Amino acid sequence: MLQQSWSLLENGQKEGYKVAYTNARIIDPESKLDIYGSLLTDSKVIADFGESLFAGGVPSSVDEVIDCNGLVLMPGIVDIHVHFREPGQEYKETIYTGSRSAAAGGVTTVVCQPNTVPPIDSVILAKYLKYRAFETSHVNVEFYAAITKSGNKLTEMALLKEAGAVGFTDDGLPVMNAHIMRQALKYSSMLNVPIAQHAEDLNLSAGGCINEGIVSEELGVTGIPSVSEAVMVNRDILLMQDIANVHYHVLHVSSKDSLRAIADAKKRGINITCEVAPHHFTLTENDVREHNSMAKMNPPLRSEEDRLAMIEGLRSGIIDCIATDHAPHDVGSKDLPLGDSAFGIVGLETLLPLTLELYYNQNLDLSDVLGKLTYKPADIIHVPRARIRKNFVADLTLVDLEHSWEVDISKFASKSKNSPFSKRIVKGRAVRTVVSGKTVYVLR
Ligand SMILES: NC(=O)N[C@@H](CC(=O)O)C(=O)O
Ligand SMILES: [Zn+2]
Ligand SMILES: [Zn+2]
Repeated sequence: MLQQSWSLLENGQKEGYKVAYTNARIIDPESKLDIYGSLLTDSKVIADFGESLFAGGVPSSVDEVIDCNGLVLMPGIVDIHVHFREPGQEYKETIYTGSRSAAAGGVTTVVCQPNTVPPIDSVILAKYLKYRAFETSHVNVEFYAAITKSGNKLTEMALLKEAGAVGFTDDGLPVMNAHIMRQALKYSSMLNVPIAQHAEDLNLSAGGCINEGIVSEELGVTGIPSVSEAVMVNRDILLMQDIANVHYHVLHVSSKDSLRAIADAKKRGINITCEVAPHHFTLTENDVREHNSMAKMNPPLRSEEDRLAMIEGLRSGIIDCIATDHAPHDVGSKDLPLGDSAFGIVGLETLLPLTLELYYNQNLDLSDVLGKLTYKPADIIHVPRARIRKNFVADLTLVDLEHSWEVDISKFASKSKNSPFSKRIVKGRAVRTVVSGKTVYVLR
């Protein structure tokens, strides 16, 4: 029986604590490095790669030796879209439990979305979040601050960036007001941070609960047309195209029409990036028949054509990265009729195996796929992480690519268990997660 263990980041690593990782298959997606070798770290990577590193044996000055035989040593996974529900909805998740879930998934950095209760729309709340993260997190916590205060007034974006915000979003809701979105795009371009849009025209999606299509017809529920996402993406591309230095990021892209607009904008040199969640390249609206509200999220699971477009978008690079949209909900909010249940599913502890299915089953290049989880998301939020390179912070994930396992939601570290992947047989798992040289999770 495999045992999981965690340790908090806050007491950090004894200064200068040296760890040698030996016999590893080291993959650094950005440099396309893929070799068998060793690594020496303290809080940073001290010496990298090559059999020769410890040819003469591991020096006595090393405090710990981790034999990585048969395992892949990759940069720590960066998930730029999680909801940790603190402050205000701690019964669904906290930074403590969410960061345990992240560590168990091999994730070393998360970006928290600001739709907490109250939302992160002021400096005092941003500071509170950073304080709670310092006290209770197992992994690096970054955060987006809100773009608006309840949709109709811009937040103090410059002060919020100074307080640590890596970008701005009203996720959970779109910024419907085009004038406010245009202002936000202008300010963010001056602050050199992304605006991340939950792209949805609420006039088109009003009252919908799953994708408008054959299943919504069959179940007799109101649908969310995929055009509600693409209309907003197209509007925002028009708003941003004449703003210098702007960076607009599409959260949880789900429809082929959105991808077509994004591809065209990229071709025109517009600085638009996008992410896709694992459920949108793994499942479709048909899975709602079996999983009901466990397969309900916003944007909803779309058609097979949309799902295949997500896979091709990842293969072509139109989709920049993968992010979970980890959206924990308590049983009381989820175990309701489809129309009444909350939108959202957890994702941190299934992120890696579902992403690896792209390598195992869809023939995507392993290094490319791991890049969508590491340096690509890190670059979107401008944090200098997710490389295995000398002097880079030692955020590392050790992966057993051959480990087949059945998803058991009762074993999730997340406080919530709302996942449609329960009992799915998957392959690939994080067996050790390291943040700034300190092991925060081990699976033995
Ligand atoms: N994705 C979801 O279905 N729900 C998210 C909000 C969001 O990401 O839009 C949540 O906060 O629960
Ligand atoms: Zn959203
Ligand atoms: Zn979200």
